Amino acid sequence: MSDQPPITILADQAAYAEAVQLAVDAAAAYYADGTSPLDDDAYDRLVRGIAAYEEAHPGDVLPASPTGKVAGGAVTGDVPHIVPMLSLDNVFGAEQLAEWAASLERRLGRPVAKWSVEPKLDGLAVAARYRHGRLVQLITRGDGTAGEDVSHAIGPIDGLPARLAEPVTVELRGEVMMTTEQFEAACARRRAHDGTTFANPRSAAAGWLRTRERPYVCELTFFGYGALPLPPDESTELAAWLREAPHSEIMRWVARQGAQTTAATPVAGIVADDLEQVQARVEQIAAARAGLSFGIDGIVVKCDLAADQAQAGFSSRAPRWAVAYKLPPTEKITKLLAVEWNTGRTGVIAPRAVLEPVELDGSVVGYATLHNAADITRRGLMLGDSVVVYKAGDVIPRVEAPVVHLRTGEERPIEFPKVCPVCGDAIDTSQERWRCVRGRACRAIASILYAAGRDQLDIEGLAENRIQQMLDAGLITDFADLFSLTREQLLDLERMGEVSTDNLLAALERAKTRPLSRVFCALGVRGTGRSMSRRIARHFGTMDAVRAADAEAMQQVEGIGPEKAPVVVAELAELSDLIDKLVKAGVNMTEPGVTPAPPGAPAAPPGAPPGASTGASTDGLPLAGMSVVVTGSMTGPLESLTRTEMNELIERAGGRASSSVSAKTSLLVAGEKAGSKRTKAESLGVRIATPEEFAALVAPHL
Ligand SMILES: NC(=O)c1ccc[n+]([C@@H]2O[C@H](COP(=O)([O-])OP(=O)(O)OC[C@H]3O[C@@H](n4cnc5c(N)ncnc54)[C@H](O)[C@@H]3O)[C@@H](O)[C@H]2O)c1
Ligand SMILES: [Zn+2]
Repeated sequence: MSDQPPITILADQAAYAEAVQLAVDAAAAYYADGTSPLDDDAYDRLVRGIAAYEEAHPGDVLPASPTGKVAGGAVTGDVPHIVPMLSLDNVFGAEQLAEWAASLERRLGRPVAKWSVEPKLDGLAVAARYRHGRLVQLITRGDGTAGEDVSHAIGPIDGLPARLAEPVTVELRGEVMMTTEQFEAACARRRAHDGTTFANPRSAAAGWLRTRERPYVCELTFFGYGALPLPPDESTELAAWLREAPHSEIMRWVARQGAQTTAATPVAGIVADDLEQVQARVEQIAAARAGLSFGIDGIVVKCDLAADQAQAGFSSRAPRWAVAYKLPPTEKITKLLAVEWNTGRTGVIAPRAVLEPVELDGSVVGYATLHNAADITRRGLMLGDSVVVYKAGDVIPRVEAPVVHLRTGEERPIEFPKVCPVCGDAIDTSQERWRCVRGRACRAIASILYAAGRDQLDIEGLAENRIQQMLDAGLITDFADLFSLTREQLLDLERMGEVSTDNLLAALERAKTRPLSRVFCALGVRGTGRSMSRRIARHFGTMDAVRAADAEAMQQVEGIGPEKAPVVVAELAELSDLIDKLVKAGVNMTEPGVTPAPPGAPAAPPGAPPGASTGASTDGLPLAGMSVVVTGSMTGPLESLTRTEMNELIERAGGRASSSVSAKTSLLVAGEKAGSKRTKAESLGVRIATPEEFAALVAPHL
C-alpha cells in the first residue's frame, strides 16, 4: 500500500476554477441521487488537486471550494443535528496513520488509552431518532449541521428496527447501504419498472433513500456506529452514560437494543491497545473486504474512550479523535467497448466485456466477466456504455452496471450470438447459462489435439481424424481418457491395425512420463502457455502443490499478476475431474529436479536468481543465476532438441530461458545460421557458446 494517493494536477487559476465547479457539481449529484459523472477515485483525486492548488495559492481560494467542508459543501438540510455529523480525515497507509496518531497524542499530552477499529461502511450516514423506543425520524447528514428528513424511508431497512428492545429515547447514527443481494434485487425491480438500473450499491442506496414516490420496494441495510442522547431526554441516566461510556460499550448496547452493528460480520469492530494492534486489524479488514456482502471503503480508527474524544474535539469538517484509513478503490467508471463470446471446456457459452483499460486495486483491468446473456439483459448493458467495474483482491473483475445517466445516445444494443462461436453448431438457450449443443465435445477435438501436441504430451502418431473417430465412438471425451484406452478398443476402430495400435499405446506410455510442466501445459489453462507452464511447474514442483495454491500463492509465480491468478485458480478447480483422471491413469505429476516449495514459502525477492522462489535451490547448478538465449539450429548432442526442449534443459540446469538478447543476457547459444541475435550479443559483449560447448556445460542435465 503506497502512502501517497494520486492527485489531479491543476496548472493554473482557470484549471483550478474549473475543477472546483466540477467537484461541486459532482458532489451535489453524488449526495442527491448518486448520479455523479465521476467515480470516487476520480473525485478524490480532483479534490486533492484542489487542496494542493489552494495551499500553493492561498490568495486564489474560491468560496465554493469543496475543501474543508462536510460533503464538499454541496448539500444542505433543514433538520438541525444535535451534534454535528462530520466527515473524516483520511490516511493512506501505516506511516500516515502513525503520524496522525502521534499528532493526536501531542494534542492530548498523553497516549490514547484505547483505540476502536471498525470498517468504514460505504453507504450514507443517517441519524435515526427513537422516542420511547420507537423509530420516529430519519435524517441524512446534509451539510453536517442540518440534514434532510427522509422519514418516508422508515420501513424495509434491515438492521434498523421500528422498535428498540427498551423504551429509550436516543439517536442512533450509522450507515444506510445496500448489500450485494439487495442491490441485485433493486436493479431488477427498477429495470422492470423503467428499463434502467442503479450504477452501484452506494448510489442505489442514496437514490432510493431520498425517493418519495416509490412505485416499487427496495430493501436497505443499516449498520450503527454511534448513539447519543436525544433532547429532551438529556438528563436521564442513559443520557449521562452515553456521554461517558467507551465507544465499544455503546456499540454493544446498540446491538442489545436490536439495531445492527458490524459485530456480527467478519469485519467486526474491535478495541486495540496500541497502533500495532490497530494496524493488524486494518490489514485483516482489508483482506476480508473482497468477501463481504456489503461495501467498505476503508477502516475507521477512533479513540475508544469518551474522555479522549472530548479532549481531542473537532475541526469544522471532521473529528480530531477519529480518522479514515482509506483502502484503494475497488470500482471505477470506464467504457464497455465490446462483448466477446467464447465456448468453455464444458460447452458453456460465456460473454466477456472488453473494457477501456483502467487501473483497479493494483492491476490494469481490460476485461471483465459478464456471466451470461441473461445477466447482460438484467443489467441493461449497451455497447459504448460507461460502466462501473468492480474488482477487489483476487476477485475476477466484473461489470456491476451501466451508468445510465452518462449515456450519450450513441450506445448500441449488444448482439447475442446465434450459433456456437467455436464450432458453429446450435446453442441451447433453455437455461440461463447458454451451452453449445455439443457440450464438452465442442471443445474436445481442439483441446485433445493441443494436449497431444509436441510441446505438451507429445503423443506421436495421434492425428486429428483419429481423435474424431474415438470421440464419435464414445471412447473418449477428453485427453485423460486416452490413457485408459485398451488394445481391443483401438483395434475395433476402422483403419486401425496392430502396428499402429501398439505404436499408439507405446506413445501413450511415454506421454505419461512427461514432466509436470508439459502435463500442466496440456491442460490448456487460459493464459498459461509453454513458458508460463514451466514457471508454474518449477515454482510448485508437484501438481498437488499447484492445486493447493490459492490466488495469492499463484501470484508468487513470476509473470502471474493479480488479475491472472484468480483465473488460473478458478480454471484449475474446473479441471479438477480431468486432473484426477490423469493422476489415476498414472501420468507423472512432478517436475524433475524441483523440491516442492513448502506451503506459504515466501516469494523470491525481485531480481533473485531463477528458481529462488521454489524449494529447489539452483546453487551449484551449471547455469545458476544465468539468463540464456538460444538461436540458430542446434547441432551435435543437441541436434534433435526442439526449442521447448532446449528451454527445459536450460531451466533444469538452473538457468532462465529467454527469447531475446539484452544487456541482462548471460549467455547466447548460437547454432548454425544464427542471425541478428548473434550480432546483438556481440555488440553487447554477451558471452556466446556453440551448441557443442553448451552441451558440455550442461552435460549432467541432458
Ligand atoms: N463520486 C463523486 O462524485 C463523489 C462526490 C463526493 C464524495 N464522494 C466520495 O465520498 C467520500 C467523502 O464522503 P464523506 O464526506 O461522505 O465521507 P468521509 O469519507 O468523509 O467519511 C465520513 C463518513 O464515513 C461514514 N462511516 C462509515 N463507517 C463509519 C464508522 N464505522 N464510523 C464513523 N463513520 C463511518 C459516515 O457516513 C461518515 O459520515 C469521498 O472520499 C468520495 O470518494 C464521491
Ligand atoms: Zn460449439
